[in-house]
Amino acid sequence: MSAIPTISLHDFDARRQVILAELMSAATDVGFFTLSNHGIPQDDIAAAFELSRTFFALDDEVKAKTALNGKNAGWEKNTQVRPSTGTADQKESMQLQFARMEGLWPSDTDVEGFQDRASKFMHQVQDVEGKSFGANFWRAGAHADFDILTMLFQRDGEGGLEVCPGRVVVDDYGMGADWLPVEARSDRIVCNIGDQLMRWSDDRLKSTYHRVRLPEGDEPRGPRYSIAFFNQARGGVLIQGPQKKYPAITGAQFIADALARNRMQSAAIAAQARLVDAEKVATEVHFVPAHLKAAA
Ligand SMILES: O=C(O)CCC(=O)C(=O)O
Ligand SMILES: [Fe+2]
Repeated sequence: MSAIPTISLHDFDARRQVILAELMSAATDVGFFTLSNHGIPQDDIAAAFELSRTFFALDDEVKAKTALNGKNAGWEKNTQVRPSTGTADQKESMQLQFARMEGLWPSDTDVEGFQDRASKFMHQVQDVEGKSFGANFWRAGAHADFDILTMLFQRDGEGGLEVCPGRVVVDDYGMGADWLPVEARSDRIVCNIGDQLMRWSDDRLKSTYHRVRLPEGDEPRGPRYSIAFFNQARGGVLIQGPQKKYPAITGAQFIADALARNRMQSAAIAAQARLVDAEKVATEVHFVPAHLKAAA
């Protein structure tokens, strides 16, 4: 395989069967694909990136008012440790959800209309569905996503996302040697199958390892923004494939197990690499900031 397939959603109603066949083929062979003609206006995507830029430009103390709450919502910076590196990703993120966001929306004083603007874009997506660092630093270290389907928006030319096809079973940590670049284009939505859907399909649909590398050679050293929409199974839903290859598991238990496995693997690899601070970092990945501890 030499490229990530692109699937066009134009004339959706008339082409439903063709699109379905293309999606099945991409999801079983590669686990990654990009969507073109997806119907979200380019201006709305640009507006979402502008909102993102406005938020991340705030001082860390301001962003920390809505810090990660231990439930996958809120702001974090340099805290995500991947089992493949044992070192914190060099990035910050703002994780938004449709529910359970009490106290986690930036205020209108800090970013005018943040909640309305972000929610509008989340619904639109739902409607479709620096510096020189050492060798062990990644914008995002190699990992597979825990969810059903991830939909990722990138900006033109802000590359570095790479995919490694070839995972065999959902609990297999093996990675191949060949990494395929995913072109950074603002008019495409990058989609990848996550672990929940891999398990739900008895490993037929592939959740693949992917990573974001730092700029190399002559590539621009500026910031890279991306917006990821993680579709997870509802907490109470039972996940089991038609062939019953794996026992049934609830969506919530699947995520809890995946997070626990991630922490164990991160700590193990960090110990192995003798990165003295990394184990400490690994145990603090899902930190609860002091000001939210009382409420948690
Ligand atoms: O930064 C990116 O574009 C990808 C991040 C990613 O793979 C993730 O957060 O799961
Ligand atoms: Fe990911």
